[in-house]
Amino acid sequence: MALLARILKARPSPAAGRTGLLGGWDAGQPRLASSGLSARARAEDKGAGRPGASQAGGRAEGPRSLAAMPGPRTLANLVEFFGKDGFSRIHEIQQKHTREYGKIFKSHFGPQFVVSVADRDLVAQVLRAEGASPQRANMGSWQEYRDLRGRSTGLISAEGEQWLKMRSVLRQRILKPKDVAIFAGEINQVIADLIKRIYFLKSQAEDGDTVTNINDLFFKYSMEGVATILYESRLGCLGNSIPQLTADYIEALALMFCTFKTSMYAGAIPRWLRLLIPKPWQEFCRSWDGLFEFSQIHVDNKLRDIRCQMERGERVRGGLLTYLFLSQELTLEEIYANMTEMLLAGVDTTSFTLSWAVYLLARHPEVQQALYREIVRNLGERHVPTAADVPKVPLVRALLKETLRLFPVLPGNGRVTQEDLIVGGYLIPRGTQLALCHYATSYEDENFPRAKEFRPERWLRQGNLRRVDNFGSIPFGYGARSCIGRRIAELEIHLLVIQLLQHFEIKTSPWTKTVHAKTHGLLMPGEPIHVRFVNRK
Ligand code: HEM
Repeated sequence: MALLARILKARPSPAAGRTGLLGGWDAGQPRLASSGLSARARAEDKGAGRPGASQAGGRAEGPRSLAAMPGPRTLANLVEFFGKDGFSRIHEIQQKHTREYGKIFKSHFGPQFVVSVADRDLVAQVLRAEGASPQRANMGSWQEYRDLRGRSTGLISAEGEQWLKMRSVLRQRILKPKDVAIFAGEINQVIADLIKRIYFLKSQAEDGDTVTNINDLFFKYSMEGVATILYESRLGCLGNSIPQLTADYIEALALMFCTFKTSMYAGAIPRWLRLLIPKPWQEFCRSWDGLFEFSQIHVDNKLRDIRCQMERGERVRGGLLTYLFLSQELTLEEIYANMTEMLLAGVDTTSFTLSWAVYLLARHPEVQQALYREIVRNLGERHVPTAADVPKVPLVRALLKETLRLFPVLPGNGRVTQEDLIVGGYLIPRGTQLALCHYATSYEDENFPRAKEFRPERWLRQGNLRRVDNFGSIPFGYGARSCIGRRIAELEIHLLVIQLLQHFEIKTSPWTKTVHAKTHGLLMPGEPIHVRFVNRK
């Protein structure tokens, strides 16, 4: 292996600017290195051929400096993002820049400096070499909000020891498939409500089948599903009227994403300028207030229930939240923060993926038919699946992988280098923000033959061959800092797809348009998707 060399130790950590929900490729405010130089200045200052650096990509003359790295000009980039609304096309710009500048290139966003890596093997090398507590992005504005309100960081925003502690507590309960299998019963109850809701919506439709805006339907399902696991209680999202508290939360969540751009500007705007341009920062704080408040109410409700049970001398049993209370490994503030950040991370991600999966099934009846046949053959027409049933229908898993390859919710992920690295022949100084361009690598034919085509079967194991792994598509990230909710999301999606197909044949309707992806914080369907759910019997 070894495109990657560890060179210098124990240097102060500068970091690039604030980034999006989980890092990646946004504009923001740089943190200055203790040297007083920005990561960009430090990065470009460093000359080629640092003594002791190991060779990258077999080049004999030693690593090149970042000054030699190609990339779009700062002004062109600013015009692209701020003038031409590039923030809603981050995925396309990733591909465009990869075509124009190659698989590793640099970009400047004003003071911020980002090195983008759009090569499957280089991404693999960066991620495989990372240390015990990787840093995804500079979460400066998230931290600032938490300091302002006396709140704790959660798993997304925490770093170093604090992150390690919380990760090691949470990973014991939700990281492995067997840990989350116990939630299948609760998820199936939410699915039963969703299916009821679909029958209701169909009954309201002119043609008796079309459900308009499945995006909204799956948003409610995902919110109900993940909250059932996190708070051990139901929210009522799938009823005819949504409880006010939940409606308020949805508004705060929408604000977080709708004001995504402005909240990015909030990070990009120096503090002193907030007096003149206060709105972005105010909205950023307002949406966090709403998200924290919602979580706190649900956490407190559960805590009250548990106290009552204890007072009555009953044995307390429960899920994740109960475990967190009883084990006392996290403080109450840390529990609030983690519940808030996990809910934030677990709703839109799952719901966008479901919308795309159902859209793709409607557009590809032959795939849907194969999937349905496999379900009926291996599970039956009406058997309510458990987690143990999922491996019996490998095409369902393949569908999810292929959906996330074509529409990775996070089109790019991020890492801040914790050591000087040599990547693709360039010396990348410690503290540089890397953007790992999953969207671009997912659409490379050399990584996935006929990459533009929807072909779930590409993910099936052939005979005894080993697992089909591919760093070209890692929608849940990789390694110590990978998505901790992955198994929850998979369970919610696998169980739902099986039951949807047991009940309905999903078809396009005259209203089903070609839907394009748009990056709005996350990669999402650019418009509402309408499909027909035709009863199987
Ligand atoms: C289809 C659904 C989902 C996708 C595609 C997704 C994707 C991701 C990605 C790409 C990351 C960054 C990983 C990395 O940096 O290597 C991440 C992190 C994270 N995700 Fe997910 N996610 C999904 C669902 C969920 C759910 C349901 C939850 C919570 C129940 C969740 C909670 C988190 C958290 C807390 C982190 C931060 C982990 C850390 O920094 O230690 N995600 N997710």
